Amino acid sequence: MTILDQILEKKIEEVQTLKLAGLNYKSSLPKNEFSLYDSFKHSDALSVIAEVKRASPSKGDINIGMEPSEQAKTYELSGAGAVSVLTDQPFFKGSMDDLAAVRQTIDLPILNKDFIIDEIQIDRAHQAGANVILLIAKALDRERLKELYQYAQSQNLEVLFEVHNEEDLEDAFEVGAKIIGINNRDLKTFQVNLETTERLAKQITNPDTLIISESGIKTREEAKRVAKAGAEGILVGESLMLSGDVTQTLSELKIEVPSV
Ligand SMILES: O=P(O)(O)OC[C@@H](O)[C@@H](O)c1c[nH]c2ccccc12
Repeated sequence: MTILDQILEKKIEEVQTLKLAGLNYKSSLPKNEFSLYDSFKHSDALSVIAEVKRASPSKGDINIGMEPSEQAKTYELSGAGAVSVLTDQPFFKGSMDDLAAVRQTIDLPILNKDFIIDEIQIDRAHQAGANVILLIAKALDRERLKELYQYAQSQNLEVLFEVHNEEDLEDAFEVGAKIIGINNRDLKTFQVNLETTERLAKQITNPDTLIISESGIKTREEAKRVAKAGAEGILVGESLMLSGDVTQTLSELKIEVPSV
C-alpha cells in the first residue's frame, strides 16, 4: 500500500467523523474577493504560493512549533502571492485551526492543502476562509473529480488541480481545470524530479491555463528552470519553513518570467 493509499484511507474516516460532527468554522473576514488565478496571471514575476507546512511523511518534522499566522504574515510581507496551509493532521500535523488563524492575519488568496474526497471538506474550507482548494488527480476517478471541481466552483472557490503524469493531465483537461499544479514529487515514492514540470508543461497548450510547479524547489536556479518550462507560479514549502531568512529566500525565488 502506498503512502497516498494510506492517507486516503484515513481521509475516509475523517470525512465520516466530520459528517457526524458537523461543521463549525466561521470566518469573520470577507471571502472570495481574492483570485489566485487573476493575481498570478497579472504578475510579470514568477509568483510564489508559500506553504505553511509543519511536517510531512517524507521529511518528518520540518518546523513543528511555528505559529502559522506569524509564518503567513512573514510570507505576505515578503511578497508571496498566495499562502497554502496544509491542514491534514495524521500525516502533516496541520489543522483547520491553522487555516482559520491564517485567514485572520493576511489579505492574500489562501489554498487549503488537503486530500479532498468529499463535498463536506470543500464546505469546511470555505467556512474557514480558504479561496482555493486542492484536487489531486491520483486521489479520485474522473467522474468524482469532475463533481468536486464543479461543486467547488459553485461555492466560488478556485481549484488547484494537481497532476503528476500524462494520465492525470488528461483528467485535468476533461475536468476543464484552469489552474494546473504539476507536482514534481511522486506521491507514491516521494521522488522529486523537476523534469516532471518540463515534460508536462509542454503538453498544456491553452494559454489561459495557469501552470504552477509544485515541490522540491529550493534555489533560484530551480525556480528559473521551471519558469523557463512554462510555470507562472511555484508552490514552495520546505525550503521556506526551514529558512532562517524567509524574506531573502522568497526574493531569490521570485524571478522575472521569460517572455515566450
Ligand atoms: O515542501 P516542498 O517540497 O516545497 O513542497 C510543497 C508542496 O508542493 C507539497 O507540500 C505538496 C504538493 N502537493 C501536495 C499534496 C499533498 C500534500 C503536500 C503536497
